[in-house]
Amino acid sequence: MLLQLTMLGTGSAFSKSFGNNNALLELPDQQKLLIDCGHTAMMALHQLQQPLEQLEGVIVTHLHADHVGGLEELAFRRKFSSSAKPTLYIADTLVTPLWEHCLRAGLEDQQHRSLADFFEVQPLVPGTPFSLTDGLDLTLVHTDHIPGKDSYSLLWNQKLFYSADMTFAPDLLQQLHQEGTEYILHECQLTGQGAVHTTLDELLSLPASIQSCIQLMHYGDEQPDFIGKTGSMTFLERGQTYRYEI
Ligand SMILES: Nc1ccn([C@@H]2O[C@@H]3COP(=O)(O)O[C@H]3[C@H]2O)c(=O)n1
Ligand SMILES: [Zn+2]
Ligand SMILES: [Zn+2]
Repeated sequence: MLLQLTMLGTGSAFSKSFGNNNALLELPDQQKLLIDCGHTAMMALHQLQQPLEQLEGVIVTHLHADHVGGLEELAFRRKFSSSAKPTLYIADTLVTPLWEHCLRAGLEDQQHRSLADFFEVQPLVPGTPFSLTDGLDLTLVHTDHIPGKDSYSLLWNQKLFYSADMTFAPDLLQQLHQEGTEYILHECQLTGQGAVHTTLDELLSLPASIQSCIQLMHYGDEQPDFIGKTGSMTFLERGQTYRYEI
Protein backbone atom coordinates (compact mmCIF):
# COMPACT_ATOMS: atom_id res chain seq x y z
CA MET A 1 0.00 0.00 0.00
CA LEU A 2 1.55 3.27 -1.12
CA LEU A 3 0.81 6.43 0.84
CA GLN A 4 1.71 9.74 -0.76
CA LEU A 5 2.14 12.72 1.51
CA THR A 6 2.58 16.31 0.33
CA MET A 7 3.63 18.67 3.09
CA LEU A 8 1.46 21.80 2.97
CA GLY A 9 3.73 23.25 5.59
CA THR A 10 6.43 22.07 7.98
CA GLY A 11 6.68 24.93 10.45
CA SER A 12 6.11 25.31 14.15
CA ALA A 13 3.04 27.18 15.41
CA PHE A 14 4.44 30.67 14.89
CA SER A 15 6.74 30.00 11.92
CA LYS A 16 6.67 32.71 9.26
CA SER A 17 8.81 30.74 6.80
CA PHE A 18 7.41 27.26 6.61
CA GLY A 19 3.63 27.40 7.14
CA ASN A 20 1.57 25.26 9.48
CA ASN A 21 2.57 21.64 9.81
CA ASN A 22 -0.25 20.19 7.72
CA ALA A 23 -0.21 17.58 4.95
CA LEU A 24 -2.19 16.40 1.96
CA LEU A 25 -2.46 12.64 1.96
CA GLU A 26 -3.26 10.68 -1.17
CA LEU A 27 -4.42 7.09 -0.75
CA PRO A 28 -4.03 4.33 -3.35
CA ASP A 29 -7.77 4.61 -4.10
CA GLN A 30 -7.16 8.27 -5.07
CA GLN A 31 -8.87 9.66 -1.96
CA LYS A 32 -7.28 12.88 -0.80
CA LEU A 33 -7.33 13.74 2.89
CA LEU A 34 -5.85 16.58 4.86
CA ILE A 35 -3.82 15.86 7.95
CA ASP A 36 -4.76 18.87 10.04
CA CYS A 37 -5.99 22.14 8.59
CA GLY A 38 -4.34 25.13 10.19
CA HIS A 39 -4.71 28.79 9.33
CA THR A 40 -2.20 28.56 6.45
CA ALA A 41 -3.68 25.38 4.92
CA MET A 42 -6.13 27.03 2.55
CA MET A 43 -3.40 29.25 1.06
CA ALA A 44 -1.07 26.26 0.74
CA LEU A 45 -3.73 24.27 -1.14
CA HIS A 46 -4.36 27.27 -3.39
CA GLN A 47 -0.66 27.50 -4.19
CA LEU A 48 -0.59 23.79 -5.04
CA GLN A 49 -3.65 24.35 -7.27
CA GLN A 50 -5.46 21.68 -5.29
CA PRO A 51 -9.24 22.23 -5.61
CA LEU A 52 -11.03 21.97 -2.25
CA GLU A 53 -13.87 20.05 -3.91
CA GLN A 54 -11.52 17.09 -4.47
CA LEU A 55 -10.78 16.63 -0.78
CA GLU A 56 -12.59 13.67 0.73
CA GLY A 57 -11.92 14.72 4.26
CA VAL A 58 -9.67 15.93 7.01
CA ILE A 59 -8.02 14.23 9.97
CA VAL A 60 -7.64 16.39 13.07
CA THR A 61 -4.94 15.71 15.66
CA HIS A 62 -5.71 18.41 18.22
CA LEU A 63 -7.24 21.84 18.70
CA HIS A 64 -4.47 24.39 18.17
CA ALA A 65 -4.90 27.01 15.44
CA ASP A 66 -1.94 25.71 13.41
CA HIS A 67 -3.91 22.44 13.17
CA VAL A 68 -7.57 23.54 12.99
CA GLY A 69 -7.50 27.26 12.13
CA GLY A 70 -8.42 26.65 8.47
CA LEU A 71 -11.51 24.53 9.16
CA GLU A 72 -13.92 27.47 9.15
CA GLU A 73 -12.92 28.43 5.60
CA LEU A 74 -13.00 24.80 4.46
CA ALA A 75 -16.46 24.35 5.98
CA PHE A 76 -17.89 27.53 4.44
CA ARG A 77 -16.38 27.00 1.00
CA ARG A 78 -17.56 23.40 0.79
CA LYS A 79 -21.00 24.37 2.11
CA PHE A 80 -21.49 26.98 -0.58
CA SER A 81 -20.09 24.90 -3.43
CA SER A 82 -22.10 22.00 -4.79
CA SER A 83 -19.64 19.39 -3.47
CA ALA A 84 -20.36 16.85 -0.75
CA LYS A 85 -19.55 17.51 2.87
CA PRO A 86 -15.96 16.55 3.72
CA THR A 87 -15.54 13.76 6.25
CA LEU A 88 -14.08 14.86 9.54
CA TYR A 89 -12.00 12.14 11.19
CA ILE A 90 -11.49 13.16 14.77
CA ALA A 91 -11.11 11.59 18.20
CA ASP A 92 -14.45 11.14 19.90
CA THR A 93 -13.12 13.25 22.79
CA LEU A 94 -12.56 16.27 20.50
CA VAL A 95 -15.87 16.40 18.60
CA THR A 96 -17.73 18.61 21.08
CA PRO A 97 -14.72 20.83 21.96
CA LEU A 98 -14.03 21.46 18.26
CA TRP A 99 -17.55 22.76 17.73
CA GLU A 100 -18.08 24.53 21.04
CA HIS A 101 -14.62 26.04 21.48
CA CYS A 102 -13.28 26.50 17.95
CA LEU A 103 -15.90 26.61 15.20
CA ARG A 104 -19.34 27.45 16.54
CA ALA A 105 -18.79 31.21 16.82
CA GLY A 106 -17.98 31.52 13.13
CA LEU A 107 -20.11 28.83 11.53
CA GLU A 108 -23.39 28.82 13.45
CA ASP A 109 -26.47 30.56 12.05
CA GLN A 110 -30.20 29.82 12.11
CA GLN A 111 -29.89 27.00 9.58
CA HIS A 112 -26.54 25.57 10.63
CA ARG A 113 -26.35 24.58 14.24
CA SER A 114 -23.86 21.73 14.50
CA LEU A 115 -20.64 20.28 13.16
CA ALA A 116 -22.73 17.75 11.22
CA ASP A 117 -24.19 20.59 9.12
CA PHE A 118 -20.73 21.08 7.60
CA PHE A 119 -18.93 17.75 7.91
CA GLU A 120 -19.67 14.04 7.82
CA VAL A 121 -18.38 13.54 11.32
CA GLN A 122 -16.52 10.26 11.82
CA PRO A 123 -15.52 9.99 15.47
CA LEU A 124 -12.52 7.74 16.06
CA VAL A 125 -11.92 5.75 19.22
CA PRO A 126 -8.31 6.36 20.31
CA GLY A 127 -6.28 3.16 20.34
CA THR A 128 -8.69 1.33 18.05
CA PRO A 129 -7.68 0.88 14.40
CA PHE A 130 -10.11 2.43 11.94
CA SER A 131 -10.22 1.14 8.38
CA LEU A 132 -10.00 4.15 6.06
CA THR A 133 -9.96 2.03 2.94
CA ASP A 134 -9.15 -1.58 2.03
CA GLY A 135 -5.79 -2.44 3.61
CA LEU A 136 -5.28 0.88 5.36
CA ASP A 137 -5.85 1.32 9.08
CA LEU A 138 -5.49 4.54 11.01
CA THR A 139 -5.03 4.40 14.78
CA LEU A 140 -5.08 7.51 16.93
CA VAL A 141 -2.45 7.29 19.66
CA HIS A 142 -3.07 9.56 22.64
CA THR A 143 0.18 11.42 23.24
CA ASP A 144 1.18 14.12 25.71
CA HIS A 145 1.31 17.70 24.45
CA ILE A 146 -0.34 20.36 26.64
CA PRO A 147 -1.23 19.14 30.14
CA GLY A 148 -5.00 18.67 30.37
CA LYS A 149 -5.59 18.91 26.59
CA ASP A 150 -6.23 15.82 24.47
CA SER A 151 -3.88 15.41 21.53
CA TYR A 152 -3.25 12.50 19.21
CA SER A 153 -0.55 11.08 17.00
CA LEU A 154 -1.41 9.03 13.91
CA LEU A 155 -0.30 5.45 13.29
CA TRP A 156 -0.87 4.03 9.83
CA ASN A 157 -0.89 0.22 9.46
CA GLN A 158 1.57 0.11 12.38
CA LYS A 159 4.20 1.11 9.80
CA LEU A 160 4.15 4.92 9.70
CA PHE A 161 3.93 7.11 12.80
CA TYR A 162 3.04 10.80 12.43
CA SER A 163 3.66 12.46 15.77
CA ALA A 164 1.68 15.67 15.34
CA ASP A 165 2.50 17.75 18.44
CA MET A 166 3.87 15.82 21.41
CA THR A 167 6.46 15.88 24.13
CA PHE A 168 9.31 13.39 23.96
CA ALA A 169 8.12 9.81 24.37
CA PRO A 170 11.19 7.59 23.98
CA ASP A 171 9.43 4.49 25.31
CA LEU A 172 6.64 4.84 22.75
CA LEU A 173 9.13 5.35 19.91
CA GLN A 174 11.14 2.33 21.09
CA GLN A 175 7.98 0.22 21.26
CA LEU A 176 6.85 1.30 17.79
CA HIS A 177 10.28 0.51 16.39
CA GLN A 178 10.23 -2.95 17.96
CA GLU A 179 6.76 -3.60 16.58
CA GLY A 180 7.85 -2.84 13.02
CA THR A 181 7.17 0.86 12.48
CA GLU A 182 9.49 1.88 9.65
CA TYR A 183 8.77 5.56 9.24
CA ILE A 184 8.53 8.18 11.98
CA LEU A 185 7.51 11.70 10.99
CA HIS A 186 8.30 13.63 14.14
CA GLU A 187 7.81 17.18 15.27
CA CYS A 188 11.02 18.87 16.36
CA GLN A 189 11.73 21.95 18.43
CA LEU A 190 15.20 23.06 17.43
CA THR A 191 16.05 25.44 20.28
CA GLY A 192 15.06 25.93 23.92
CA GLN A 193 13.46 23.66 26.48
CA GLY A 194 10.85 21.17 25.26
CA ALA A 195 7.99 22.06 27.58
CA VAL A 196 5.19 21.05 25.18
CA HIS A 197 7.21 19.77 22.21
CA THR A 198 10.07 17.35 21.51
CA THR A 199 13.50 18.92 21.14
CA LEU A 200 16.17 18.05 18.61
CA ASP A 201 18.52 17.13 21.46
CA GLU A 202 15.96 14.66 22.78
CA LEU A 203 15.60 13.03 19.37
CA LEU A 204 19.39 12.90 19.03
CA SER A 205 19.49 10.87 22.27
CA LEU A 206 17.57 8.00 20.64
CA PRO A 207 19.35 4.87 19.42
CA ALA A 208 20.78 5.26 15.91
CA SER A 209 18.43 2.59 14.55
CA ILE A 210 15.41 4.71 15.54
CA GLN A 211 16.93 8.00 14.40
CA SER A 212 17.42 6.52 10.94
CA CYS A 213 13.63 6.12 10.66
CA ILE A 214 12.88 9.76 11.58
CA GLN A 215 12.00 12.69 9.36
CA LEU A 216 11.65 16.06 11.11
CA MET A 217 8.74 18.49 10.84
CA HIS A 218 7.03 21.28 12.84
CA TYR A 219 10.31 23.18 13.16
CA GLY A 220 11.04 26.86 13.69
CA ASP A 221 12.35 29.51 11.32
CA GLU A 222 15.89 28.89 12.57
CA GLN A 223 15.88 25.59 10.62
CA PRO A 224 18.53 26.68 8.05
CA ASP A 225 21.05 26.94 10.92
CA PHE A 226 20.44 23.27 11.72
CA ILE A 227 21.01 21.72 8.32
CA GLY A 228 23.73 19.10 8.81
CA LYS A 229 23.23 19.06 12.59
CA THR A 230 20.47 16.46 12.85
CA GLY A 231 22.48 13.24 12.54
CA SER A 232 20.79 10.79 10.19
CA MET A 233 17.42 12.52 10.63
CA THR A 234 16.30 14.57 7.64
CA PHE A 235 13.95 17.54 7.37
CA LEU A 236 10.62 17.20 5.64
CA GLU A 237 10.19 20.17 3.32
CA ARG A 238 7.21 22.35 2.56
CA GLY A 239 5.62 21.59 -0.81
CA GLN A 240 7.50 18.31 -1.26
CA THR A 241 5.78 14.98 -1.83
CA TYR A 242 6.95 11.86 0.00
CA ARG A 243 5.97 8.25 -0.68
CA TYR A 244 5.73 5.52 1.93
CA GLU A 245 5.19 1.83 1.22
CA ILE A 246 3.35 0.55 4.29
N1 LIG B 1 1.40 25.67 27.49
C1 LIG B 1 1.72 26.13 26.29
C2 LIG B 1 0.75 26.31 25.30
C3 LIG B 1 1.11 26.79 24.07
N2 LIG B 1 2.40 27.09 23.81
C4 LIG B 1 2.80 27.62 22.49
O1 LIG B 1 1.62 27.82 21.70
C5 LIG B 1 1.68 27.00 20.56
C6 LIG B 1 0.37 26.43 20.08
O2 LIG B 1 0.63 25.59 18.95
P1 LIG B 1 1.74 24.45 19.08
O3 LIG B 1 2.21 24.10 17.72
O4 LIG B 1 1.24 23.40 19.98
O5 LIG B 1 2.95 25.15 19.79
C7 LIG B 1 2.57 25.84 20.96
C8 LIG B 1 3.64 26.57 21.72
O6 LIG B 1 4.50 27.24 20.83
C9 LIG B 1 3.35 26.89 24.76
O7 LIG B 1 4.55 27.15 24.51
N3 LIG B 1 3.01 26.42 25.99
ZN1 LIG C 1 1.43 22.73 16.27
ZN1 LIG D 1 -0.23 21.95 19.43
